[in-house]
Amino acid sequence: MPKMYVIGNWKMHGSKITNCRLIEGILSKLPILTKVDVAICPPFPYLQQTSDKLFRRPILLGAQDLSCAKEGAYTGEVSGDMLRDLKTRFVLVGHSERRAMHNESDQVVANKFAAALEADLIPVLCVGETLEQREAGHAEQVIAEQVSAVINAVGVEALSKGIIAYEPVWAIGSGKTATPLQAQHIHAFIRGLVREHNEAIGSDLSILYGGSVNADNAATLFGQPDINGGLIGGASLKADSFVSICLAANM
Ligand SMILES: O=C[C@H](O)COP(=O)(O)O
Repeated sequence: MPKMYVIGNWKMHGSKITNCRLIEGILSKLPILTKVDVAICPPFPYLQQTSDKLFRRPILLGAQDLSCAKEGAYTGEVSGDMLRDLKTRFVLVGHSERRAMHNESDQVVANKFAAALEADLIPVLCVGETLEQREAGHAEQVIAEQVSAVINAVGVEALSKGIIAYEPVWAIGSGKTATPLQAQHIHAFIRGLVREHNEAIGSDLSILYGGSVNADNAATLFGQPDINGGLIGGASLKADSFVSICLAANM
């Protein structure tokens, strides 16, 4: 049975003062959840602050990216070992904003997935199609290529140590959430693809949905059989909405 997760991706938002308020707000409102693991991914400069504030609290720490390399002359890069050093547990790889703005190819994303596992982090592999690709009828093909690149690079056993997040690019930050049926269709497609490699791994893999999830639509999305929680952007920046989404995943 796939595990449920709610992961907040703060993207490039926050400051020491606002992070402090947000984390304290979430911690004060979030009850102990039995069915879902919750994590937040602040920007790199605030990982230490967030790590300190989450120490022995029921929210895990994530990061938004990592380097393919382990160590060396890579100016501006952050390694998986450095993230682990700060008690990070999850790391996003292949978010569409990085694929688009930093030209991250499927191969680079696969290398980052491998680097995350090597550092004992849980990679959250983000996949999803653009509106143009969807309208051209290529959504499944694009997603199959993104998932297969990782399976080909690391193997399906290694994929099972991570999480997949389906984020249709057209739904990110747009307020246009995929309908529960649209999301479920792609989630079932991804699960089927992984099942072709290994039935048990496909059945157990957690597949999160991301793209304009909010307190109002979370429960319906998470109620779909192949949606195992969410990767939350804008709604993770407000304690009330983030906590409501976590509660919806715990139902
Ligand atoms: O990583 C999070 C996703 O990009 C979703 O962002 P959003 O909830 O603001 O649409």
